[in-house]
Amino acid sequence: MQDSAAAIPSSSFGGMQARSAAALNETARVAIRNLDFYYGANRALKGINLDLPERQVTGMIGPSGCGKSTLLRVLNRMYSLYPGQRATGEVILDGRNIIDDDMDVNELRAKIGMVFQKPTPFPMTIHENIAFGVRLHEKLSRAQMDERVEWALTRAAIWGEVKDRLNTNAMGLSGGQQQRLCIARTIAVRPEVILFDEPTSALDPISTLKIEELIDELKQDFTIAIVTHNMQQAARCADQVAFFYLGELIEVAPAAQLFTAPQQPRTQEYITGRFG
Ligand SMILES: Nc1ncnc2c1ncn2[C@@H]1O[C@H](COP(=O)(O)OP(=O)(O)OP(=O)(O)O)[C@@H](O)[C@H]1O
Repeated sequence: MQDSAAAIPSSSFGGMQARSAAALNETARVAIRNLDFYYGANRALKGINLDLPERQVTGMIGPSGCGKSTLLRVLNRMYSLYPGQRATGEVILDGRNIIDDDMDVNELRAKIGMVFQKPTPFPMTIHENIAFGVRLHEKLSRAQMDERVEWALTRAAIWGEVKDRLNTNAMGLSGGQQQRLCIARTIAVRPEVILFDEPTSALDPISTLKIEELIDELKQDFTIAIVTHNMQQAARCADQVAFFYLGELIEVAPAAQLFTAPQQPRTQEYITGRFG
């Protein structure tokens, strides 16, 4: 069931308390221009133009099937594995169009990390869960790796809970801890951008709150996009919110504006629960 934005108190706009609307015009870390995406003949994204402002959280909302997850899959080139799926247009990161064929996908994934809906730790130790991905991109000494592991787990607000059991299997952690471990794993390679695809939908309210607080912390260092079905979560976490419908970006605005004074009738209908 969709929750209605009408129920969101104005004090809930977490992202906007920290940053003014004007600040949203800061540098775009990722600039998406005229992006189309096709699953075979099905055009799932239509002419998307959207900036992900540096060190801010962009919330992506919209009814099921509107293309939110597809957009995240484009941003880290997940679709490249599937013949018949293709993107056209531009997604500019550090001056490069990342959907160009000659973009090195491994290099890209070190720059744009992804956290999935369901926590997906590897069936190995907590330490190895973090070290594994780092080793793919960097050669570190043992001491440097230990330092990196501690840094990532600390940034993901789970170090205190796991520091005495780094060599135990990560599958023994709770769901919420597993998700924070996955966030640590993503952070450990020091990406520029982190994509969250409904990161709390499998978690209880307390674990959800911890992840939301963590996202708020992480935006000091990373540019963040979060897909969520929970509009209150978007209001709490996001600086700007993008509303998608049937593969189109209908409206993007500072969170407080989008939820209280949307410019487009379809956004208004969606956030007041009249469809979706
Ligand atoms: N693997 C696929 N093959 C063909 N079509 C797909 C595939 N995955 C998604 N689609 C289609 O692309 C469109 C966008 O789907 P997408 O999963 O991006 O939506 P979404 O907004 O993330 O939905 P939800 O909120 O339910 O996760 C839908 O029409 C969907 O049916």
